[in-house]
Amino acid sequence: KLDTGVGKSSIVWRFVEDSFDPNINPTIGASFMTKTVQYQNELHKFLIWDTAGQERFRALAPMYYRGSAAAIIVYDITKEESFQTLKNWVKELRQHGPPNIVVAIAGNKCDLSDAREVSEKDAKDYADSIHAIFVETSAKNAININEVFIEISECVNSVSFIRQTTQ
Ligand SMILES: Nc1nc2c(ncn2[C@@H]2O[C@H](COP(=O)(O)OP(=O)(O)OP(=O)(O)O)[C@@H](O)[C@H]2O)c(=O)[nH]1
Repeated sequence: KLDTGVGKSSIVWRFVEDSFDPNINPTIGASFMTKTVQYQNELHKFLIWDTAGQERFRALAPMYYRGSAAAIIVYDITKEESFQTLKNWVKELRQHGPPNIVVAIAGNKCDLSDAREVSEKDAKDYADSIHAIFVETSAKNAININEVFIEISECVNSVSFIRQTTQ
């Protein structure tokens, strides 16, 4: 149950609907949403699986990340243990995920910095060490939510570009 409640659904909800529900329910299984954004004269279409954090759904995760171009792994900056859980997800993705999957790490709930347990520098250093995108986000206050998706789409496009040119 360690990574439940870190704010995965809230991040997706903020991105797709630009709203925030403080009483949002835990995700059961997974939910699917899409969003198209215009960015520098290009349309970027995101097909998003929001997976459940509760341990009882853990075995389902591979179904969702297997065919994915990118994964956002979310922890809660006010819960050190959620950062440890994140490291396990990184290992799992490296072992069982698609080889070129773009990984982004989001330290969510940065509006609660008074209760911070994970330093931004430690998290950034870790993200750099695994070549992941890193941002601190707040789904509540709409901080860095669009930015993380845009950064991902830039990386995914450059990965597919490299793939095409090396084939
Ligand atoms: N203060 C604050 N609370 C947040 C933020 N994002 C989410 N929350 C709250 O944290 C709780 C859990 O949010 P969810 O979006 O359901 O988290 P989740 O990771 O999808 O949870 P599971 O579906 O159980 O894995 C809710 O009460 C949210 O309102 C944020 O940026 N700031």
